[in-house]
Amino acid sequence: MTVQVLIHKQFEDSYDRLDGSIRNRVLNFMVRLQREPESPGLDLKHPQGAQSHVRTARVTDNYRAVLVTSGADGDTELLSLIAVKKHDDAYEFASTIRLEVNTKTGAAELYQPALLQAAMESAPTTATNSELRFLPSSVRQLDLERFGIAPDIAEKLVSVIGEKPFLAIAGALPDTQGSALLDLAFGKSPDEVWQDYGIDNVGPIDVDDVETAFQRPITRLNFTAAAADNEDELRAVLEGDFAKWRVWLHPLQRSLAYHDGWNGPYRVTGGAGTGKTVTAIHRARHLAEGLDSAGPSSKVLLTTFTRNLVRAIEAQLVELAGPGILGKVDVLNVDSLARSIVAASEPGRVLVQGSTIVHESADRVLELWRSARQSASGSWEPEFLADEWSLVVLGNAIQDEAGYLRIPRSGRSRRLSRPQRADVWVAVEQFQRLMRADKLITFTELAARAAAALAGDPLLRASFDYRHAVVDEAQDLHPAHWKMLRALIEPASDDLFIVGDAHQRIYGRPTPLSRFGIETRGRSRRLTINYRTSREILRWTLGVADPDVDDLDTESDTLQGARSVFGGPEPEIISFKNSQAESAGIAALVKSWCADGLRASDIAVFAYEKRHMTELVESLTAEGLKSAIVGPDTREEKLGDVVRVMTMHRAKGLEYRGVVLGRMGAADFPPRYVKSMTGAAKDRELKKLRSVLYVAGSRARERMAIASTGPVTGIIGGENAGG
Ligand SMILES: Nc1ncnc2c1ncn2[C@@H]1O[C@H](COP(=O)(O)OP(=O)(O)OP(=O)(O)O)[C@@H](O)[C@H]1O
Repeated sequence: MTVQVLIHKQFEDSYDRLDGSIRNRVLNFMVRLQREPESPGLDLKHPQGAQSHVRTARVTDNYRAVLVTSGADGDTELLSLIAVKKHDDAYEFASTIRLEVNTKTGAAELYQPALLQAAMESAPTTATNSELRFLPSSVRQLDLERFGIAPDIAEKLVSVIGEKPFLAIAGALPDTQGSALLDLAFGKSPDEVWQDYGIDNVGPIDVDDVETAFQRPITRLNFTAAAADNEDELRAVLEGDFAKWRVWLHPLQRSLAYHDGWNGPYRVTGGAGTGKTVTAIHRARHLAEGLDSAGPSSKVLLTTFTRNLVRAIEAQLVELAGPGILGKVDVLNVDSLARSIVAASEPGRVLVQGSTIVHESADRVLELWRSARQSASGSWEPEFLADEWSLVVLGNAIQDEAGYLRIPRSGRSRRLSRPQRADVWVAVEQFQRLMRADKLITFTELAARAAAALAGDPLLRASFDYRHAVVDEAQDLHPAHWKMLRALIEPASDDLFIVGDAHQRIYGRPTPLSRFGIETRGRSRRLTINYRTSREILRWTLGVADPDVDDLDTESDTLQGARSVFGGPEPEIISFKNSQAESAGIAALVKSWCADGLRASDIAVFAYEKRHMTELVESLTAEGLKSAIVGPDTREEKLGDVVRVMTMHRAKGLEYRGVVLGRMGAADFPPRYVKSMTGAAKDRELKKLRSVLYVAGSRARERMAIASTGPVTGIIGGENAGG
């Protein structure tokens, strides 16, 4: 008889609580269990009084493992590790757990009946002034029973009052029942949940047949193979920084990442922290594994907007799939990709080598627009011309006046007559001449050139040979990027997998994918479970998020149904008389968080404007805290154990246990340049500021503080704003 060791989802919590020396013994125990299951030293036995599936085994003289057996799969016995505890605690725990087969879904599930009973008994069912029934009225008892929740429990759940008692029951329910209940409570329809869990074709369910239940994919959402057969590999599985996301994907994340055969591009949206990047990384791995049939040199492109996130994503991909994966997946920033496509052609290489690449919002670029508009006869605002060039000309890869006169200017609010268009083109041409004379090229122009080069040269596309692209941070991509990606990846099944969140758009403009030949109708899903942020911080971020955003295509998106998987302290508001006192107050707070056990590297301080960075660092230094400013080229993950200080823009994609949003007083935020604006431009900028705040606040996992000089800015909404 051989043994396959599985790990139950809750095992990691018990492993994390063990000392280093015991952990080593646990790893050694797991290897022995796999290799020599009959060794008497393991002392594998059924403890008296426990359910028949339960076992304990010896890890050391003082520690025992608690396991469940699911019988044999052929001549292999499946043994699942549930916990490792001190000897007596292990026996006590072993007598409280039960393994059952769900009557409706067929999943093998673990739970502690006494805990469930206690949570049920203490949950109130009479509404008060402040607390109401937690489940939405649209969810009926039968909807809960459909997922195997027992009728008496379902009956109680539909009338439980208040969030805490409800979550206590959800947490004590057998595994898959608890998560299905939460999905329903936070707004998913029963059909959606059923589909997410992939429970089609369950077949007849025999509740005594645990062996068959363990073969069902739904069981493997909570019991997974250790996928390692020596101690080092096991340690990597259990102690890797990203262990949880590597192993325990939500069924919806899993079904998106591991699906085969979508008939075109797929789009995934979801608020901050809902595991979009994690899903994208799993997807890239899965697509890479299926590449063999696509030709010997075919690759997967995994691309993202923010330059300094690329290395971190690459490291996660390697952690998930091993270093060999980089032979099949290129992880690239979308602008670097544009640069290499342009440089792959002879004239392009000369252009790239001889030019400085700048952002289209750079001061020098605006200066050139001011000068270029003189050559037109109308009195065009430089900002209007800059947008027209970027969104219409580059966004449609237009090369000449005829092309510009023909193109429908979709998405532009101001109408232009034909003579007006011809006049704008005069300014555009002059601008382009001035840019060449200055040896400047913008990132967007580079992407547009890459798109045009690919469209005109099939061999260029073939030389890159990307069969699939996975696109992260899609909300910030420019139309020219989409044109380039569309031209780079030949339309085919599973060609593009796109993830993003328009609430976090802090660079681009709404860019409906379908306008760029990327049709995702009928192929899109929204992630709602927030794995990063506590419930309290999530509530705050939902208060500042812009409710009026797109779904990366032509419909609107929502954060409805967002839910976090854990709770913590409320965000704090700390206000001071002047900015020195505010800086000192922030430093004192950071110090107190360190005293509570957070490492310096677990903490970040953000402010909107660059000019505040140095003073924040100085105040941290005065408190004896080491810190570093994160700039555009900083490898953040390499900074070591220091407090991170950065602008809110720079915080995109990162996460910390504690976050301080500094300089949030009405005098500092919105910044002066926005206060001096008017009309539509100001509205647009304020919208962007909300997104920046949403991005910044949603970086916090457990603790958050909003620091201000004077009262907190009025732009912060949310229940907790203002104290
Ligand atoms: N299934 C999961 N189980 C546990 N943790 C997860 C899971 N999925 C994601 N996470 C964790 O949640 C956090 C957020 O994930 P990720 O960065 O993928 O979210 P995101 O949606 O891309 O966020 P953002 O849009 O804010 O950048 C990370 O710490 C990640 O490891």
